Amino acid sequence: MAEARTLDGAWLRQHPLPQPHEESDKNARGRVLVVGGCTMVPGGVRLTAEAALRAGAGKVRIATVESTAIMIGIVMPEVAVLPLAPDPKGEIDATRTSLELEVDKSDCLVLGPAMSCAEQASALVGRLMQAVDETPLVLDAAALMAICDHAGRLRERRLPAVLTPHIGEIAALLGDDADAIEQDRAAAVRRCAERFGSVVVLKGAVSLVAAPTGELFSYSGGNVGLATGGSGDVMAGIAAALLARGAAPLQAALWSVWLHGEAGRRCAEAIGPLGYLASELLGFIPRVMERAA
Ligand SMILES: NC(=O)C1=CN([C@@H]2O[C@H](COP(=O)(O)OP(=O)(O)OC[C@H]3O[C@@H](n4cnc5c(N)ncnc54)[C@H](OP(=O)(O)O)[C@@H]3O)[C@@H](O)[C@H]2O)[C@@H](O)CC1
Ligand SMILES: Nc1ncnc2c1ncn2[C@@H]1O[C@H](COP(=O)(O)OP(=O)(O)O)[C@@H](O)[C@H]1O
Repeated sequence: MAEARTLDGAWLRQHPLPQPHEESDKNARGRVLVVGGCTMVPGGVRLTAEAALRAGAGKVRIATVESTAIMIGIVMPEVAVLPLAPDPKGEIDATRTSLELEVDKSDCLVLGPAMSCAEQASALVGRLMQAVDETPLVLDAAALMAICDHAGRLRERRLPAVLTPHIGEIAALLGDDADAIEQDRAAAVRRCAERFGSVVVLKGAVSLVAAPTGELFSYSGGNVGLATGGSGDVMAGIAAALLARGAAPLQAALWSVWLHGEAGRRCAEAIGPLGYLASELLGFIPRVMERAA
């Protein structure tokens, strides 16, 4: 099996991100729809949404549980919120809303951040999978646990989706044991990319990114401070913004891994190597992105 290529500045420079025209309005700069959250983790979608804005998306909307949507709209005046009717468990009810209409008005959908209920994630994924054939897609957290039955549909997509599992999530996706996967992470991420016809980012101290074509990259430029609650939500938002701006799926995945890691390095320098918050990554994204462009 071929070695992983190290993700470095040379690759990034050879694959520059699409830039908006100076005349672009907010719609032309890319519209992201974040679907996620739950009553126990109401703020995770805010991290994803703000990361998308910081990574250059022009317009971001959040669809989340009704009971927390208003609060998020107040603390985050830059986004529109779509309250989704609650079910008795206080999670998103996939059966009573018109999410498909919102998907039609989006250049990228990110599904799953900060969702905790597998049943609800499964219902939403089942429903939205019909609506997102053409829409760039990032699947994260609970949404990943819900796609095992949709591998065929994901493989048929014209544009591969981007999946962002950590070790536990990829174990669930492959129906394998996390310890066994640790023995050969490269083989696992490649198998996952092939099975789901998607670009897969296996997150960790060394992140591995595999494309369905078999390409494999590794990145180890972050730091352990990134192992903190909400950090993955930030990366999912960056990837979504880059897709909405017109980046190809593998390009968006690799740039998001790198921008997230670089923002972590800036946080470590400015705040300290341990104890910076996922939300503190956000403010560094624009400058890191500018320097890399
Ligand atoms: N909870 C919070 O404080 C915050 C959560 N937020 C957001 O909520 C979402 C869920 O995050 P989370 O932290 O609730 O679940 P997470 O650990 O991803 O587990 C998911 C599954 O993976 C499994 N699994 C995990 N690691 C494993 C391993 N090494 N080896 C094997 N298995 C492993 C794990 O198994 P378990 O540990 O339950 O046995 C479980 O089944 C996410 O978007 C996050 O950013 C933030 O927005 C704010 C703060
Ligand atoms: N030891 C580490 N060194 C560098 N980066 C790490 C380390 N541990 C985790 N990360 C990165 O931090 C992020 C954690 O994401 P995730 O596990 O989804 O967290 P959460 O679910 O809390 O958002 C990933 O991008 C991962 O690559």
